[in-house]
Amino acid sequence: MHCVEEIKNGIYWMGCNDFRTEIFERIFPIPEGVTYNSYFIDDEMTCVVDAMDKSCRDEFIEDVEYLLKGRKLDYFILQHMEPDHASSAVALLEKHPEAKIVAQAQTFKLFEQFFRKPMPSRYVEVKEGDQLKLGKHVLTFVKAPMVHWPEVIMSYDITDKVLFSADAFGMFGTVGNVYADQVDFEENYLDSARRYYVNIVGKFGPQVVKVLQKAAGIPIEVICPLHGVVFRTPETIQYIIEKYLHWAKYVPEKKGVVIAFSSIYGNTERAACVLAHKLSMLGIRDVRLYDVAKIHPSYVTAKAWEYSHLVLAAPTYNLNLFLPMENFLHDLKTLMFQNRKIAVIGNHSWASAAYNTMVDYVQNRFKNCELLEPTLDMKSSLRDDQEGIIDEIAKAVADDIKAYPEPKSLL
Ligand SMILES: Cc1cc2nc3c(=O)[nH]c(=O)nc-3n(C[C@H](O)[C@H](O)[C@H](O)COP(=O)(O)O)c2cc1C
Repeated sequence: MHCVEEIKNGIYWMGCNDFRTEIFERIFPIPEGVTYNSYFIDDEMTCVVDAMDKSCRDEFIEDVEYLLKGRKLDYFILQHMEPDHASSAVALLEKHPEAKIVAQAQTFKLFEQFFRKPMPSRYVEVKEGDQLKLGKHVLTFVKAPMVHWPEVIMSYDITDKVLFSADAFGMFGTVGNVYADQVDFEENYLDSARRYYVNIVGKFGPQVVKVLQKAAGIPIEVICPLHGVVFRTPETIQYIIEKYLHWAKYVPEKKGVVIAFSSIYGNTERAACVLAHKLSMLGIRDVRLYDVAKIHPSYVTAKAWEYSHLVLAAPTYNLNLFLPMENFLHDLKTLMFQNRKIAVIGNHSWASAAYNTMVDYVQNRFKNCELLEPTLDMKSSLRDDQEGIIDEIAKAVADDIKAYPEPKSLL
């Protein structure tokens, strides 16, 4: 069996759906699975661009052998050493001892660290701008440091204007179709592409912007990422690049508010829900409520990236911020979340800590974020005579959302 498709003039997609892995990188739940893409170039010289996770090793080898049709493999390009793309590489390289390994110098070091199988006589070290001639196809290399590993290179087929973009433009989720133009991308893949970006690459916005600037200078007819669908039409390519510009520049895609809360006994939750309803009554669309103890933070961080405003509401726990909220805020900080206005509601019964910690994240630990006044530190539950404060918070958030500029294209 094989599962391959010709993308363009001897360039083939090989894709494997992984439905078995429950938690990607042992941290991100992937109820819809994930794909590992690899690419094959059939020319005077044969070439494989990246391998797959070891969970797809058999499928990967089977597809490569099908496309080789008994020929020898000349080149294997390792765009970065992350195991979800490299852990089946050794099996391929052992099967094809004649194949040269094309990568940056640092990739070879990491390859040896991970696999403890040095193969120096087979290394072809490349740097940005170097060319690899396969016959009709000529590849050049574009450095993409920290997108999202230090030694990432992307490969660009000058002949057919195909960009092999490594993990950039990838997504969670499995695929039935190969191309973005064959699916309802916005409906079925946008959320998982954003969640993948924010949590895997989100910290490295400036580095992503640099790569997008380089990409703007070259004609691109196809983008081949290592996860998810391939982009081959001008519309889908522009669409995903436009999304990446928003995500990498930390510019919200939509006006609206994410209310992230956690609650032990339900009182902070009640305040969050009352606030949500008041915002709705004030005409705010897209009021998104997330219990960060229940919804994995990777989903909520992605939603925080999408929307213009954020509200945090959480209680004190053992003289600290309740851990699910601390975890969520720690994630946001690590991912370099920035450029938002944020309202805060704390809760405590005898000694407050949650409120100050959340305010500290907004004012001191996040980059370029502003605290929306007024704020509230509840005592156990919201008294009827305190409802006015929730009204004031709702009005402040609603006014700020209404005054926020309409999102526009960044292309
Ligand atoms: C294990 C535990 C530790 C707590 N630690 C504190 C604390 O250090 N300071 C405090 O004021 N309240 C503390 N609380 C109480 C809650 O923060 C407080 O009752 C809050 O009002 C609960 O809000 P909720 O109904 O949204 O869960 C603790 C509660 C529990 C269960």
